[in-house]
Amino acid sequence: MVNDSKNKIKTISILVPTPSPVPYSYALRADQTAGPGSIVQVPLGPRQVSGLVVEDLPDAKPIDPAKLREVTQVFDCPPITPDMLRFIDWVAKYTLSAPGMVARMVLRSPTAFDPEPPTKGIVATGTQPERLTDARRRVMEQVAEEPQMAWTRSGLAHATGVTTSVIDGLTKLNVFSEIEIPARPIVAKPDPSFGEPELIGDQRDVAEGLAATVSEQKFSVTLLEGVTGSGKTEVYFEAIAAAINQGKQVLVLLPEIALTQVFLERFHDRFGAEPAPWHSDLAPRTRERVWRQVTEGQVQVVAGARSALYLPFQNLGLIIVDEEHDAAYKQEDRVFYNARDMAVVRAHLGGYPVILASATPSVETRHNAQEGRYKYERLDKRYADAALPTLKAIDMRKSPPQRGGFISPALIEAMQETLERGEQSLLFLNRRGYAPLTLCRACGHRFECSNCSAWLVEHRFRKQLVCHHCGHNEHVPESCPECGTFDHLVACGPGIERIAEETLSHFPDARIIVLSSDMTGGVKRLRLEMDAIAKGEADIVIGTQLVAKGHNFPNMTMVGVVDSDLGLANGDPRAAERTFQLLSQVTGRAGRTGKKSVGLLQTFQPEHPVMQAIISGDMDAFYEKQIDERERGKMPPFGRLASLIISAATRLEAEQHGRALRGAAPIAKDVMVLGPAEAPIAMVRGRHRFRILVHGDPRTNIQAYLREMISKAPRPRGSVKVQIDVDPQSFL
Ligand SMILES: Nc1ncnc2c1ncn2[C@@H]1O[C@H](COP(=O)(O)OP(=O)(O)OP(=O)(O)O)[C@@H](O)[C@H]1O
Ligand SMILES: [Zn+2]
Repeated sequence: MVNDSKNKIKTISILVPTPSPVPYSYALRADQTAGPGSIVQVPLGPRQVSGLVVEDLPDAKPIDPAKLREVTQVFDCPPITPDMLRFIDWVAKYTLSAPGMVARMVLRSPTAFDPEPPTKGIVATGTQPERLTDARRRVMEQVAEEPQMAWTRSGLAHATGVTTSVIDGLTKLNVFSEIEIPARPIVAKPDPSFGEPELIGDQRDVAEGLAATVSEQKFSVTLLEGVTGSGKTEVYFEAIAAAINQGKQVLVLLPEIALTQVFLERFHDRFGAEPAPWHSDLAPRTRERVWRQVTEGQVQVVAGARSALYLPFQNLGLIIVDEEHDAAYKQEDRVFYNARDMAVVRAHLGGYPVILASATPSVETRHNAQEGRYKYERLDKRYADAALPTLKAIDMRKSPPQRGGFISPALIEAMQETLERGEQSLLFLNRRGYAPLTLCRACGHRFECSNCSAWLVEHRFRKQLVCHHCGHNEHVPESCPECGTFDHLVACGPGIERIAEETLSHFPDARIIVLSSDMTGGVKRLRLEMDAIAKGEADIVIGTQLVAKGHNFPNMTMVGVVDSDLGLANGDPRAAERTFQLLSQVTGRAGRTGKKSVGLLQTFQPEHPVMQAIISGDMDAFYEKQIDERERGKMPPFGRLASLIISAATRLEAEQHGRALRGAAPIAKDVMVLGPAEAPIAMVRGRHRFRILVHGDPRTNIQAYLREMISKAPRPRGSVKVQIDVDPQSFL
């Protein structure tokens, strides 16, 4: 910081939400105090924005503060910790994003930057009123029970069945004095000894290992791999207990909001209090309070979606990434990052352990564990001698469904038997709606989105055709918009609504629940439905991936996968891995309480290595093969990838800029540049898209390479936008 003694103001560096690669300089008045980590409000153009004070760049030239705009306000908020500031910087450099845009993810709760105002309350002074009415007596009796207790006026009035004017009267008589009650904690303190489980066999050893790792309080990564229902959650709770005992804060990352709800309850059973939740569905008021209490260190454990990684913890000592392989950890919007990888970075910078849990780890993580770079803990058996379901493929070529149907006779028979035993079945299909394609039988017209290169998905229940990319929707017309023929529109292929219809035709008396993110009523409704299923209030559950993860349905003994080949069709290099993970997870819902159970996979390619791996249960062989393939193809972790997504209002602009970028690619012997090629989804939300793929050696500094490429290329003009995705998950 540069001091200007004459004006008694100084220059400070502040990250503001702009694409600038460096912080902006502002002037701090003499009556203001702020240093690195302080959160401030500053003018930016005509607006006022939140900013984060950072260290000055080492080579920054001193600027006369008199020439700068002044900081409007310094918030009364604990400063962001130095390791968090380093984290912001690291994420920005790794993802090639502006540091101000990364800081923006931390500063998401502007209303929490100032402390929550205390509530006004009253407390008894010990003075007795001279004259006692009935109402007053009731109040005095209540207060006598706990004379030191602070009440709100309305709280005390309510508890004693009197009006607030009775309380006010007593306050005037000096019976009560007014005080300020500090803001209530959003969650109670978790108690590590509240509901200690009796761990068995391997569970105990693994839990002890994890607790010891946590106690070391230094950076390490542990892969906790365990088959579905082996007690991974139960075991990592012991790591959390160890961290709490050391007075540390803990972050548990979960891939799905729906999972967060279930998790909160389980955590409560173990620790006697819920962790603070964090996800996009939180009420704004709750969000603010969680943010504030995390930064004040009052909240000890947070369970949340990927954005929780950017919460400003004061004293973080452990991060757990549950279902670490899950694609939902990848954010593909503004700052492209994978929360699993960034969690490892954050733990590294802060010097504490991170635990990655999964029944089906990502190939990258599995490889790191096998190579000894990560600690490796395994739970190979299900809890309570529950056996994993017996898995079988149903060859759809040999056992085809009825005309117009999608469920093979073999699967219907299994559902019938399950129903007769009074147990539950789950039919899984990862496709919302009724049918993925609608066409006109007269002229062949297909219903496509006008903004995206995607078919419109029929949602029969809502009587709509919906684009799953941009949300565009229209009414299902009565006649074909192309040829005008009536009654000739046909639905092609199944979505879960259609599977529900077919199921109902076979089992008209069964209690059927359909679960997907389309359901109205949001997270609350979902939670109620899940509870209902767990209590046995449904015979057949039909669902998308929402039901695939993390839930315990004690009476579920049959899982049928309607289309096991679905994920294998696209050109994704991770298709095999993803299908394997999803199908293992789905079938893992069956037989969790020891009943005999079965998983049936409908497939047109039962000999496919992925189907074989799942059915044989030989995970090690599957990973070995996958790792081998990755190594031969120099794919991650044996190579580095980055995508450039070029989009524009017209196809020509996008393509031209893609070519220009390609032309600016530096020559390097360990880097290969592919493209520009039109993206598989060539248009999204009215923007035409091209992709460039940069492929390098494992040791390539891919960021430096990309930076050079971008600086040499012409700046994007007009409607052209370039997005950079380092370590891409999606190639669409
Ligand atoms: N030691 C134990 N004592 C009591 N219950 C246990 C114990 N271990 C596991 N369980 C129970 O077994 C079930 C499965 O455990 P848990 O959910 O922890 O497994 P998981 O490996 O996390 O499963 P998934 O990968 O499917 O999410 C849960 O209902 C859990 O409460
Ligand atoms: Zn669309």
